[in-house]
Amino acid sequence: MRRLAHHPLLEPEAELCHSLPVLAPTTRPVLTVQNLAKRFGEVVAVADVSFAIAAGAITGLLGGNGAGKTTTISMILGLIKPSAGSIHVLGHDLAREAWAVKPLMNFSSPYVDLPHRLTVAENLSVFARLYGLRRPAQRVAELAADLDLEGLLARPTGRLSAGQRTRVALAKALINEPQLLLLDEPTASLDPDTADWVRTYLTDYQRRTGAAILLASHNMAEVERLCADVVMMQAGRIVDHDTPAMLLARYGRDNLEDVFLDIARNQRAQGAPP
Ligand SMILES: Nc1ncnc2c1ncn2[C@@H]1O[C@H](COP(=O)(O)OP(=O)(O)OP(=O)(O)O)[C@@H](O)[C@H]1O
Repeated sequence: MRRLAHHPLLEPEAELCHSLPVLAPTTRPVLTVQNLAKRFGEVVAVADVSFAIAAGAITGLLGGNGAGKTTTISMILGLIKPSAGSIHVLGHDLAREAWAVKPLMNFSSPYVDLPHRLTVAENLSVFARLYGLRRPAQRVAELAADLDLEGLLARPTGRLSAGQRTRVALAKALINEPQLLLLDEPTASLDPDTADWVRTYLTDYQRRTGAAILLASHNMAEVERLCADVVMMQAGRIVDHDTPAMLLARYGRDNLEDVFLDIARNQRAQGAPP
């Protein structure tokens, strides 16, 4: 992977994340997705999807099974080539400058496993080196302390519980202190107390670093708590996009779960995108 000189963790004099200032949300888009589309043969997985996420904001990506969330995230990660449209991260076009974009982002998904036979420390060290960090051991130790992984570092990753694996996946996702973080079900398999702790951690991380986060979740209470705005997808298209408060008001509901059900049952609100 080519190095990106201006990423803070890649600089020789880099200060690790504890020293980064708290940043207020700004309007500077970290991620801009324009007219994104993906076809798999006859299947239109994603059609004409456009949205942006500002620095310091968390956007929820919601939709029922098969709505196109994973395909959208996979295109943003550069794992799947779009059929049409563009993706820019901090002004870099993913299609033409992937080498500049990839060090700026990271992801976690319960559906992507880390190698089972490697210990937690080995797995995190591999990713620290892949991202070209100057002080990989220091970063692994810092994340282990932050995410309460110190007792697990010497354990083979495949022998961890689902909840422990979720925390390791989160550590891997934060290893390069990404400015764009893509999270698929980040609290799946966590007990309520640990899930709550992870949500607080993510909010602190986003405030401290000014990172933009795209969060795909089926947990509506989580989305309501964390997200500044919510993109609702259905059959590959955005069917609504607004703040949680505006969505609740528009659909006349008092929780996002009911808004989600209205959308799933095609009871589109007045003023929602066509
Ligand atoms: N590789 C593929 N080949 C063919 N069709 C695909 C492929 N990947 C996804 N699809 C189809 O694209 C559509 C969107 O799938 P996607 O996985 O993006 O949905 P999702 O919103 O993530 O759903 P879920 O919540 O069930 O994970 C579905 O109809 C799916 O069957």
